Amino acid sequence: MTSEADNTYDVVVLGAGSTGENVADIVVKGGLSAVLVESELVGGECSYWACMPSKALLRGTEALAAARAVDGAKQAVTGEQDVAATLERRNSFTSNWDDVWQVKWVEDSGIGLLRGTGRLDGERTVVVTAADGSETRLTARHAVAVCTGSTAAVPPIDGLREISPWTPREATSAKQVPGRLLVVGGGVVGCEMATAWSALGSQVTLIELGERLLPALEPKAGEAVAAALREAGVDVRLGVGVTAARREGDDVVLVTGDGEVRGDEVLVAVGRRPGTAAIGVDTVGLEPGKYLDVDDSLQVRGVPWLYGVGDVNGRRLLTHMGKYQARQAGAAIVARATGEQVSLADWSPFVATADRAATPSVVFTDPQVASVGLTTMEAAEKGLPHRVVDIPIAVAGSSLHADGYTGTAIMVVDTEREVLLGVTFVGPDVGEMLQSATIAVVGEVPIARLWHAVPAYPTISEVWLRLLENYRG
Ligand SMILES: Cc1cc2nc3c(=O)[nH]c(=O)nc-3n(C[C@H](O)[C@H](O)[C@H](O)COP(=O)(O)OP(=O)(O)OC[C@H]3O[C@@H](n4cnc5c(N)ncnc54)[C@H](O)[C@@H]3O)c2cc1C
Ligand SMILES: NC(=O)c1ccc[n+]([C@@H]2O[C@H](COP(=O)([O-])OP(=O)(O)OC[C@H]3O[C@@H](n4cnc5c(N)ncnc54)[C@H](O)[C@@H]3O)[C@@H](O)[C@H]2O)c1
Repeated sequence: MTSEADNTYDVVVLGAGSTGENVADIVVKGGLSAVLVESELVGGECSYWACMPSKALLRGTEALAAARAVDGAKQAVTGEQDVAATLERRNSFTSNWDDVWQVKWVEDSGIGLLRGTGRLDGERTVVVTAADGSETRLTARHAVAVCTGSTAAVPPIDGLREISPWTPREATSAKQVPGRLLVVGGGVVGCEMATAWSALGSQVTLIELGERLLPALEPKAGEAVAAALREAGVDVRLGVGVTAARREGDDVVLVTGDGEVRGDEVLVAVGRRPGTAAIGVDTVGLEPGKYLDVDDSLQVRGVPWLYGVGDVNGRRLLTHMGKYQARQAGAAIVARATGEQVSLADWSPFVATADRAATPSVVFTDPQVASVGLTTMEAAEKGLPHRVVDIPIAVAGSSLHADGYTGTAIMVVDTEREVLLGVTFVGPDVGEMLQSATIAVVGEVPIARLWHAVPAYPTISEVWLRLLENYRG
């Protein structure tokens, strides 16, 4: 531990996930001292139980699908995916759940690290209980940044907790492929994990309460993913609730509105809970178990020395958005510590405006879903004057990319300002096209100027030209 003699630091960061690490890094680079408090692995959910292992599980399947979609290349694919090698590659991306490299990075960055479970204990104070029960009291001169993330939600279904279901942690770290996997929840985790484990040999049943998969995204995204999962042999059940769960011998049994289903494991992927239940927020007048209510500089409303950054504020539950918030909050903490003015105006260096206006995300299903900004539904809900262009991705670049390439491009345009509100691409490998859309949305590039952003031929990006032509009519 890099320490200050009296355990007083400029900034105390509670939780060393990807968000906390970035807050600490920014404030230290800004000339302040900082300590990270971590109860599990330095690096948090993304490195060990979320983004990295899940994408590593999916990548082999994607690569094989890409080769199989090109005549001439597909003839070279004569075998099946090596499951053991895939799991081993996944293990290497989590460093075998060892945080030694991230700890080294923390130390090399001049950030203090204290292992243990932290909780707030009144103004600018964090008490850390180590594994041996000893307590350390930390004081922050300027700010405490709470970056304790989120945990998997388990709905109050009769018997569900008792059967010890998989959460996303077990689904991303499993050492064996379950024969039959039941997945409850057809959101991002449910769709990605159904894709991954089905490709690795599980017989998967995916149960979604709503009428479509990926309900927060454009309807065509969920429809395309459901069709592809069914094509891959997944039993996709929509509009189905689970009322009870039990074990019978080696089987898990779910009682649903659509009859009983049996499996070897059940993954519950129905969303997240904020990491605020047991961190002493009540000692500073806040309610435990709720997302932290923050302003755009990530400062907790009513508690000026307290910041809530990353999943814990519920704004956008994505690694890259947590890290973006960390950069903005870190800049605001440094500025306030040095008496500089902090502008809360949209797009200032101290605020996370993109949380509201331009959040990019990629769902790594087959097809991928890449989206940024507002969906059609969100533009309508906000009452914004808008027009939607919704076209197939069918350009020279896409037909070269893969035989029989199918996909969709959707663009939501603000008709008053003639700028993009949001863009969604659905199709193989569209994730790598997303940054172009993100730049257009963040930059509020006028449609008239976008005409000059000529897509190279022959790439899938040519669909941009088709979108603009369609808009102009
Ligand atoms: C299966 C899955 C796949 C995902 N894939 C992606 C993806 O591909 N791309 C993407 O952008 N996002 C993805 N996400 C979301 C992403 O994982 C989260 O948004 C991100 O990890 C949040 O980072 P965080 O630092 O805010 O929180 P966390 O990573 O949860 O870190 C919080 C840290 O705080 C620590 N902590 C908590 N309480 C205490 C305490 N009292 N004392 C000390 N330490 C404490 C925890 O141990 C943890 O290390 C995925 C999520 C899941 C579940
Ligand atoms: N590729 C990525 O960027 C990525 C990958 C995974 C997770 N994430 C992040 O993690 C967050 C959490 O993911 P998630 O999938 O747990 O939550 P989610 O909110 O994306 O989806 C939860 C799904 O569960 C359904 N549901 C709720 N209760 C149910 C019930 N009782 N029975 C059946 N279905 C039920 C909901 O209708 C919804 O479709 C995501 O919102 C995303 O921000 C991102």
